[in-house]
Amino acid sequence: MSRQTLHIHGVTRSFPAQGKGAPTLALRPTDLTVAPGEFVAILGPSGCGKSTLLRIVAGLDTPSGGTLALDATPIRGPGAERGMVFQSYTLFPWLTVAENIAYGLRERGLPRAEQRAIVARFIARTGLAGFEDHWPKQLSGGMQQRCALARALANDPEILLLDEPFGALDHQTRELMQELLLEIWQADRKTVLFVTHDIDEAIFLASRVLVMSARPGGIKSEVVVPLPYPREWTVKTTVEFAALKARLMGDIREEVRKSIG
Ligand SMILES: Nc1ncnc2c1ncn2[C@@H]1O[C@H](COP(=O)(O)OP(=O)(O)OP(=O)(O)O)[C@@H](O)[C@H]1O
Repeated sequence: MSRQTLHIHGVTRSFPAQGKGAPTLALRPTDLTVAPGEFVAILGPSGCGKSTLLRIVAGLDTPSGGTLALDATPIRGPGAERGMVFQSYTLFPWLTVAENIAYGLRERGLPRAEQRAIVARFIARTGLAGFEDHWPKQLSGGMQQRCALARALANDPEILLLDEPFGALDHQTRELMQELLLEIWQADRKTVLFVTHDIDEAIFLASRVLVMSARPGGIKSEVVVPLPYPREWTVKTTVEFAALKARLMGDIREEVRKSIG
């Protein structure tokens, strides 16, 4: 069960100039607090700094200013308590499905029997039974992302950082993946930060949706999603869902327009 609160204070990120160009201010001072067990979706126009923010929380990038902490412990690099899943398929091609899922467990030196038990549990939870010995290239896109999710979850992180994890999938597969993730989150209630371009996906999954402004990005607005859990796909057809969608669409359209000048 997640226990630590994520504190982001005044975090900024500026990328150095390339050649004669000016430096890119990707993220203006950003404050965000995420309580244990929250599911926070982040929406915003392309290039507004969503991935930058997520990578900083993951410890894969360093902020130019500001501080991040889990409770009182500063975040200064990657850590096992934060698991990340990216949009593009990032499985190790030289490892089988089971070996990919076991990767972090093996790195941490868990006994083989324990590794096998954990892998079996996440194979079952992500519907990959029968594919344990397949290579990533033998899997469909949806299966590869299920494996990436299983690999992240197997390490039992407190916080899951998901950067458009379903962005490359077809519509039907994407909807099934949303339901799978929701089912897992409803059972485990891990803290989730989820970057997406898809407003329906954000509302369906999240307990809170943040909208980022056009670059330099910052948090422009936030909407607490009052739809009760457990949620079924049919919630997407409700009046409440449509009202939330209309509000978020208004906010995002304004930012997209700014971002394309
Ligand atoms: N390593 C880097 N070096 C230079 N500029 C970068 C780097 N990474 C990101 N940027 C710039 O920072 C800005 C924010 O990028 P980021 O990838 O965080 O946006 P995003 O909101 O995730 O975009 P998208 O929705 O298109 O994935 C962009 O202008 C991008 O060009």
